[in-house]
Amino acid sequence: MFSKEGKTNSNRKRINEETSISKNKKLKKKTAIGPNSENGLVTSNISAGTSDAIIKEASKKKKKTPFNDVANDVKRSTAFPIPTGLMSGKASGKASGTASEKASVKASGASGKASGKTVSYKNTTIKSYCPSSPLRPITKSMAERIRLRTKVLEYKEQLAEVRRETVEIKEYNRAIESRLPKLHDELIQIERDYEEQAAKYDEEFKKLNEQCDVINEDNNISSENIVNIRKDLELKKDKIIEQKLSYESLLKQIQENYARLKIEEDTRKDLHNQHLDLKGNIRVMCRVRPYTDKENGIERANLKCSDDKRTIQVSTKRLRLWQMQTEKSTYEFDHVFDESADQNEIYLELCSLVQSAIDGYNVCIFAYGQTGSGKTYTMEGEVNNPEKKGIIPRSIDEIFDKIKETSKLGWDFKVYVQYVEIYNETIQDLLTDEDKNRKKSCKDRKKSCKESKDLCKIVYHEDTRMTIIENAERRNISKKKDMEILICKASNRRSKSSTNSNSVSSRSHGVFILHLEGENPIENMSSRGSLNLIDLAGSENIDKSGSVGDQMTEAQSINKSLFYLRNVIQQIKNKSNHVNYRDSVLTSLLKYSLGGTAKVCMLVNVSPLAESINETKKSLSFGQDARKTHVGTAIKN
Ligand SMILES: Nc1ncnc2c1ncn2[C@@H]1O[C@H](COP(=O)(O)OP(=O)(O)OP(=O)(O)O)[C@@H](O)[C@H]1O
Repeated sequence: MFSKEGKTNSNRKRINEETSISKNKKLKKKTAIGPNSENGLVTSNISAGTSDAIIKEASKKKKKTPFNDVANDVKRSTAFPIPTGLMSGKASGKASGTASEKASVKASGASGKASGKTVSYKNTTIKSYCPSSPLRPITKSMAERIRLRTKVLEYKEQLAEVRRETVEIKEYNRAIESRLPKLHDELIQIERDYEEQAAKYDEEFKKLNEQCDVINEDNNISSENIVNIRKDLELKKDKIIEQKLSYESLLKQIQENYARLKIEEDTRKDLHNQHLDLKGNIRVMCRVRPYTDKENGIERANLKCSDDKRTIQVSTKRLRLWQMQTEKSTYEFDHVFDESADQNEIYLELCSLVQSAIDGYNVCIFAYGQTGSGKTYTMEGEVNNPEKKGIIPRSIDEIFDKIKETSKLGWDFKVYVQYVEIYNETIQDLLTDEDKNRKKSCKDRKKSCKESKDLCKIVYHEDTRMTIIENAERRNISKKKDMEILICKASNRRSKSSTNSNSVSSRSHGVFILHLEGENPIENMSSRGSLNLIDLAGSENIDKSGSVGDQMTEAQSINKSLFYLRNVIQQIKNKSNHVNYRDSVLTSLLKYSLGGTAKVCMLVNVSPLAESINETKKSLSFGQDARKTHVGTAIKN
């Protein structure tokens, strides 16, 4: 922004400055050529010729100036020739020489030999000679005339200078005057612009003021709101702190209750196990496998697990007397795991049995169920996936951990492993790298097994009540990792094929045996325990599965061995005088596990599909029966 007055003033200033600069220039000029005489004598460098010209000019114009008379006098006085020594020695009589020379007005003769009369004028001594006659000294009046003449010349020159200056000033004034209208117009335009801008700014300022008022008002409202919100927040914060405190105390109570419950639950389990041990019954648990991705859209069976996880109810619809009726059957087990149960949950229920094997018992855990019901998943799972690994790898982990712990108490354990499959009533070693017994054709396999001298045989050790398979590798493993590698290899060697019910169906019973032999020289004690983990082949409805050829033979063999297993269990349950263990390889292998002093646990796996409901019911019914079977009180080896 600028002020109107300021602009006008600046213009004026500019003009004044220009004027003063020009004046100064002129003054300087004037000073340079002005009189500079010490004694009132002329100190000018204007030549005598120039002064003559000026005089001529003045007389031409015939203007009477104050200096005219004097000039005439001078003219008159200079009518006679001026000696060359006085006037720079030129015959024309023109005045020359420096101002200082003139100031001293030294008159000298042509020869310089004759000395004239000395004239003093204002402290200046002039040796004067008469101009007409060099030998005649200058008179006082002549000297005075010369001085006057010089002065007149000076005045004339000054006058001419003043005139020139006057002309210049006039020209300058004219120039300024000619610029004045333009400057005036500019000034008017500037004034106009200024007014316009000022009006605009006024308006904007007004608007901004209005906006400021609105913002101020808003701010007042917002700050009020903020204060209220803060108050609210403070209240809420207090409430939250209160609630937090009460939650914390509640949480503490819950944790205490949970810890108490856990102790009670553990005690209950221990008591239950002791009770079962004393009773000598087979422990039976049931697991319902979840739906797999491939089964989306397939009808579900109506299976309901009780809250106490002890029973499972199966509801089916049947047409009776022209009416659809719902039949409900309930089966009781030691524990029921619904679809949501994960691998860890299952293992936790069984880990006490693994501990028993370390403690010197023969333990047998086997998975029973129709094909595709989740037996292999339960027993093996995904060996290298910590969350999905099954009972076999978890047991191995625990056994090696426990062995490490007991070593601190002086125990030294050796772990021997055998892994075989019972395929079509023959035992195949899964640990051996030799493939001599593993033939593709079912018939060839049977034949080669019978012919082989290295046929795996079951040998009973009466003293330790242990079963050992002869001609099958028995490896001593000392590292967890080695065991995992072994299981993976063995699992891949198992006979598998794709059926209607399972894309990877085990066509054999897989038997994993761990012999745990411990010595404690400090306490002079020893322990012999075994852990038999069996993944039975699945019972199969041959009509439904559509198995033919080798698969049908396998299914028949599997069903037959499962039938003998059920038979043996029935005989034990009925306390028959004779139990037909030798009817099948499977029952022969399980002799000491089922009919003796072992701790036995059967896991009944069932499918969640409605199409498998009849097999599910059969499995559940067999499991329930087996639970009532008294196999004898377990004895520590
Ligand atoms: N608890 C589970 N969680 C997730 N998937 C499961 C579970 N149980 C079983 N499955 C899946 O169901 C399918 C069948 O399971 P699995 O092979 O273990 O059955 P099986 O009873 O061993 O069958 P078969 O007797 O034919 O060998 C597999 O794809 C398996 O991964």
